[in-house]
Amino acid sequence: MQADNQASTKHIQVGLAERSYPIYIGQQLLPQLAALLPSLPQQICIITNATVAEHYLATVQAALPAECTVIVHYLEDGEHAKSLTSYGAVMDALIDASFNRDCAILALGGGVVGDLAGFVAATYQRGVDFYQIPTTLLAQVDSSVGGKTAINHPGGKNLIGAFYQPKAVVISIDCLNTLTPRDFACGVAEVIKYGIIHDAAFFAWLEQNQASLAARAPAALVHAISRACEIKAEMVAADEREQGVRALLNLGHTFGHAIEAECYEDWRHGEAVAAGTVIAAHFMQQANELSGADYQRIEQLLQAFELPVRAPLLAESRWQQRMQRDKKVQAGQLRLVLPTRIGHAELRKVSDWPAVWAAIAALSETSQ
Ligand SMILES: NC(=O)c1ccc[n+]([C@@H]2O[C@H](COP(=O)([O-])OP(=O)(O)OC[C@H]3O[C@@H](n4cnc5c(N)ncnc54)[C@H](O)[C@@H]3O)[C@@H](O)[C@H]2O)c1
Ligand SMILES: O=C(O)C(=O)C[C@@H](O)[C@H](O)[C@H](O)COP(=O)(O)O
Ligand SMILES: [Zn+2]
Repeated sequence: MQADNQASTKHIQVGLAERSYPIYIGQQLLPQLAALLPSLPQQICIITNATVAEHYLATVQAALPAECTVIVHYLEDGEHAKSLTSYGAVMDALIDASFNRDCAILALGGGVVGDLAGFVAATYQRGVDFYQIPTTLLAQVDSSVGGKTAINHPGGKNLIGAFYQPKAVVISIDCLNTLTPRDFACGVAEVIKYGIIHDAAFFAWLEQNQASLAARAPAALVHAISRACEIKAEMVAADEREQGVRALLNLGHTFGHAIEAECYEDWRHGEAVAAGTVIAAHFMQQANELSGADYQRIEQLLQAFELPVRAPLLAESRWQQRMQRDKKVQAGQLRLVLPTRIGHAELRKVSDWPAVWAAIAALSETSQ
């Protein structure tokens, strides 16, 4: 991972040998797409949704080289769009348009658009070029980087997918001006995650700069997004296919994905991750492996951004069934990402279900 702060546009490189790629972070980058992405092919499919298109599609289309053939495919807005049905519809559109193997898929939107578009790119004609233009904070700090592409199955989150890296990621922070407060907070949940698992100084910076980040001040945004992308780039470069350190990026997700799968559309991903993170922290505090002070700081920082710190009330059997579908489960055994202090977390095998259930129950909505 290298960072270049000399120009006003930051450039972080995800180091994956011949598949290395740049992340560009700055202001008003959409009009500069052609210069930032000089290798765009002749056939381009933009995957987006109506909410995002209303604000940004015309700028992106105007920025693409005039000689390109551009088709636009609209997904429905919402987590339900990460489905086999939507995936099939994009495939139909690409085939109907006679797009070849040298086409490119351009994801313009949040994590839903990016995850599905990436899976389309990974599988259309066994793989075509893919570019990420993330427009939510969550997508800018997490989902657009690292190549986890996926769609959901009624059985659970992200159960169908592939590791498939983009050719480049273009993060234009002005896109965040139109994001709702709720979706902005969802991105902050994943930003806080990086502080907990890897960088105590970054966590402290977030505590100290809550107000400017919540106000979406450009300098605070650039710092938070850049640091998040640097940490993610480093972990992905070290462990692209999640055999080791990359699993730490899953803090709170075993709980969070269970919440999302049970309550699709009511809970956003970032909200479920926030509640799941607090459960993981509580589990460790109860085991005397995380200090009460650190637990309080984690809960308070999430609350400061108006993120939920209590899980919905679900039956124990629903939790157990959903958590058993987590992709980190090995030989039927749960593996959870657990913080031992702010700045450090570990992936642990956990066989003591009653202790896990006690943490969930203590932090479910009725116990507030
Ligand atoms: N691949 C990964 O590594 C990874 C990482 C984290 C999350 N995810 C996935 O990402 C998804 C969540 O992503 P998300 O939080 O971006 O949700 P999302 O894509 O549903 O976007 C949230 C909402 O914001 C709208 N929106 C997007 N950009 C906007 C803008 N600039 N202005 C106004 N509205 C805008 C969307 O239309 C949507 O209504 C989940 O499916 C999650 O599993 C993947
Ligand atoms: O990039 C990763 O690795 C992550 O785990 C990032 C997570 O924030 C993200 O939600 C990811 O999609 C979860 O992956 P999954 O393997 O648990 O489905
Ligand atoms: Zn996530």
